[in-house]
Amino acid sequence: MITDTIRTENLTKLFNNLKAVDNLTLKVAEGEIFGLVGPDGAGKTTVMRLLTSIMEPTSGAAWIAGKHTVKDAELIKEEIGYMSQRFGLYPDLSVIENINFYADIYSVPRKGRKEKIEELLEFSNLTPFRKRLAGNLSGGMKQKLGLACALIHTPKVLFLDEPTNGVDPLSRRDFWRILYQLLRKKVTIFVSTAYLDEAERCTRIGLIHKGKLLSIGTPAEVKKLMHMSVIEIRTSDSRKASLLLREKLKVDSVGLFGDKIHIVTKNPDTDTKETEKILNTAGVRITGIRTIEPSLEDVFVYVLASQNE
Ligand SMILES: Nc1ncnc2c1ncn2[C@@H]1O[C@H](COP(=O)(O)OP(=O)(O)OP(=O)(O)O)[C@@H](O)[C@H]1O
Repeated sequence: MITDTIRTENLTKLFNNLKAVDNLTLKVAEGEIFGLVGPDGAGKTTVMRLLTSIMEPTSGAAWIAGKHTVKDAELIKEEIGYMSQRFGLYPDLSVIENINFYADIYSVPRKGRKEKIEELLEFSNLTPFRKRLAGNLSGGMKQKLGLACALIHTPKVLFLDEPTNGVDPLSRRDFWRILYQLLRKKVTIFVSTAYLDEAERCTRIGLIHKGKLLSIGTPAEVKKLMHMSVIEIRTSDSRKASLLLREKLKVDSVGLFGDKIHIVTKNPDTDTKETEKILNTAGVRITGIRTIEPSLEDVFVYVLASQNE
């Protein structure tokens, strides 16, 4: 029988009256990289804590590799690696000493440990820095060391809570290249992120807001769920133009992305004409206008805006 590596059923966590996680039901299959995507305070960390048996749910249940997160909590700890947002690295210990420290915590047998550490150093491109103190590593290298530590006991499921938060784009790309290598080894990855370019790299994503799962599917499926088009406009004054369009155009959302304005609409033809009229009348020069496929960012701005109404 094939069991889902991660399964939750109506998982709910209350903090007093606040529903941090609200009836979450989802499945993640072996070898998937599932992204939990949402803004700050959406409930991502709480979901991670529930799935890693650190916290018990108020109601509902979750299973990791068929094991119940409350009843089988001890067994689950052997199956998973967890890199939390405040993953503890010891700044006064070297790279290799940090990994060894986690090997002790996870009771990794002495026999074969050296080889495992070498493999992880190689895998995370940290071999040349093995003797460097963790406190002297760059942000991106610290994250990679955190990942190596979380992998020392060869877990089947890896939980990563916003692993690349505040890390530069090049290091983020490097980090994701490492995650893909793990997928090839059949590790299942559950990652939370607020970066939408990272969400695009997941096999499936779940959009979470105020503890609720708003949509779930491949990034392409989630984009299609919107059933909307996006008009992209470039103008001589994007701030003025976006304010004007927000005021005068009756559409679902007007967003500013750098120097481009994105209008989410069901009627791209009519709204393109209307946009041209509004901006021409106000003396704002249009340098480009076209209808494009919505990006994940468009979907997010749209879905979150409609939730806050
Ligand atoms: N131990 C706690 N006690 C009370 N409230 C909590 C606790 N942990 C989280 N919360 C609240 O639950 C909600 C969800 O928080 P959570 O940390 O899970 O969100 P998040 O999506 O991970 O956000 P962030 O990325 O900012 O950590 C927030 O409103 C938060 O204030």
